[in-house]
Amino acid sequence: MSQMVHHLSERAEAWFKSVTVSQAQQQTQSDRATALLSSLGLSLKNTTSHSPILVAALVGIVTFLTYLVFVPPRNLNGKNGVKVIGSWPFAGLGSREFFGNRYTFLSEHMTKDPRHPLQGLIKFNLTGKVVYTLGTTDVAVLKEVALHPDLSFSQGNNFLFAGIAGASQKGLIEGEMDKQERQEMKMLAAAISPQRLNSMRPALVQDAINLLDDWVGGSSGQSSTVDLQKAYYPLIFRYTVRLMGMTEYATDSASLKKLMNAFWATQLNSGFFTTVMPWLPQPRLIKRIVGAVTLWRMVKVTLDQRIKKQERFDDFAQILIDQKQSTAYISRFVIGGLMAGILNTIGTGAYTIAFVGASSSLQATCRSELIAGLRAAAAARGDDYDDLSTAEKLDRVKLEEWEAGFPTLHACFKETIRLLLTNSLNRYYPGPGRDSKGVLRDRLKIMGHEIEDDAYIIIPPSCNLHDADMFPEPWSFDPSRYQRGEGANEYTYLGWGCGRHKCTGMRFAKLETIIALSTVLLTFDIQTVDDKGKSYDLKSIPLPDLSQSHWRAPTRPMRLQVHRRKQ
Ligand code: HEM
Repeated sequence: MSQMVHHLSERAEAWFKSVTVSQAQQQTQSDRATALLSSLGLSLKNTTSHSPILVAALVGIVTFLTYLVFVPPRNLNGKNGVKVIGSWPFAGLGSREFFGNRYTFLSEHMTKDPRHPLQGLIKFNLTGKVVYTLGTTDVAVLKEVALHPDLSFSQGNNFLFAGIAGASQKGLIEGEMDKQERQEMKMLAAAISPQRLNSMRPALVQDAINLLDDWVGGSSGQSSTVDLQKAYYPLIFRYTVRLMGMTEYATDSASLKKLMNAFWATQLNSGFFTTVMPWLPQPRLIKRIVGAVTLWRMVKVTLDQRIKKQERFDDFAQILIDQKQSTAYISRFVIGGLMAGILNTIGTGAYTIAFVGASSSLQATCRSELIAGLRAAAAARGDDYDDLSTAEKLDRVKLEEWEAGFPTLHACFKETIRLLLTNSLNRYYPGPGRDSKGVLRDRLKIMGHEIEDDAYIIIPPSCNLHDADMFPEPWSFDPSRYQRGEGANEYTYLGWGCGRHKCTGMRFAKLETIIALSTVLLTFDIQTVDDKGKSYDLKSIPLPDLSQSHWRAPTRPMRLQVHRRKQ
């Protein structure tokens, strides 16, 4: 995501299907059409030879499209006591704002109290599928949904992220759905193992140093003003390409840029119509398809060449090649990993730097904590800190030291995620499954309401992250709140998800963000300003549009002034 995210190769595969032809989606909609045509006494068979039949078929198609656009699904009703959000006049298409303007859409239809946004349970239509949105800070309710064995993460994302409606999976035996989902996650866990993260540290530090030099026009450059979204995102893209294992791109800026442009063409051209009607010709879809095909071809061709030339690199793709996985499989895995790894990390990392740059006292605290921590780590290794280069100061710090130390830096990142994370946890409910003994489980109930088969359920983490009872003064950036015990566990701080699908990439996301922030703080004095150079403070700094979960552009111009520090 990110959103997202994040069932890797399945999700990438699903997404690729969605930008070409979504057969499952067509299935759902053609089922509705077939039912409708047969109710009119029409059949699409034999329409080519007889013109009356052709006319009837055309009438049928027009009727179908009318039905699709104007008629809501039958199960969109309030029988189970859940508030229904209609979408008149396009009741058949459903709530398009869910994709274009999600935060505002949910805020308008859930609680109106700004101290407790997004609380409650509502249901609405998305092209014939019923979607429930659950917002709660009640740990018991969250736990029940987050740990429920019948809810599918991959099917939820297939539709709500990639646009492919789930085939009904009624009758699954306990663990079956989870087993399918877990298989790919194991691969990702290997890509993000502590050994790999530890071995990546020098490259992460060097990438950050090179990027910061570029910001000021080279290693002797002194100062500059940068647009963080444009200047910082390429670093995270490069990091994630390194993680997912394409050294060829991570080490070549020109081809990395091409890969990045193709990636953004797929992400920035997604919306309601491209996601839930990927068969409808539309300009953004064409851009998306071109991006997807370019991305796919670049990764696959590079892998094919690596194998053909018998080249070897120390990266994760190599591990998969050595396991004799197909290049199509590895490509899906790499691309799925890019999506999962980039979308949430770019904006939150860039904004962490922006928040620190908006407060001179916070910046001073972060920097002195950083230098004290680096000195202590150097002393523990027997290094003389003052003799080390910037790269050595940073890349000799072990993963465990980065994770256990630097509490203010970590708290700043945590607090940024709390403010910015506005995408949702997506699930699909096929209906009750069976336990390991074959016994049918009870129907899923949420807050006492029975959920029907073939429904989607989402939880927006902001229902908890922006709630004033959970996080007093929720719109203030206050990293010290965690010392006071706020958001102490996964159900009281939903930033990394909770239950069965808690973020697999969390350690990597923290490591890369803290390394990038530390490199900035060692290299530059920073100040967050507007486009006229006027300083922002923590109260005036503009947040991004919370309905925008991809690029996260600030709602007013925001820049970072950087001045090289004397070493
Ligand atoms: C600031 C950065 C990040 C944030 C805030 C974040 C947040 C989340 C959240 C909220 C979930 C739960 C989704 C759900 O339950 O539906 C999740 C799951 C996931 N995330 Fe992240 N994520 C971040 C970075 C990453 C990175 C860097 C990777 C990989 C390189 C990654 C990979 C995944 C995967 C694979 C899952 C699904 C886990 C599963 O199904 O068991 N994430 N993430």
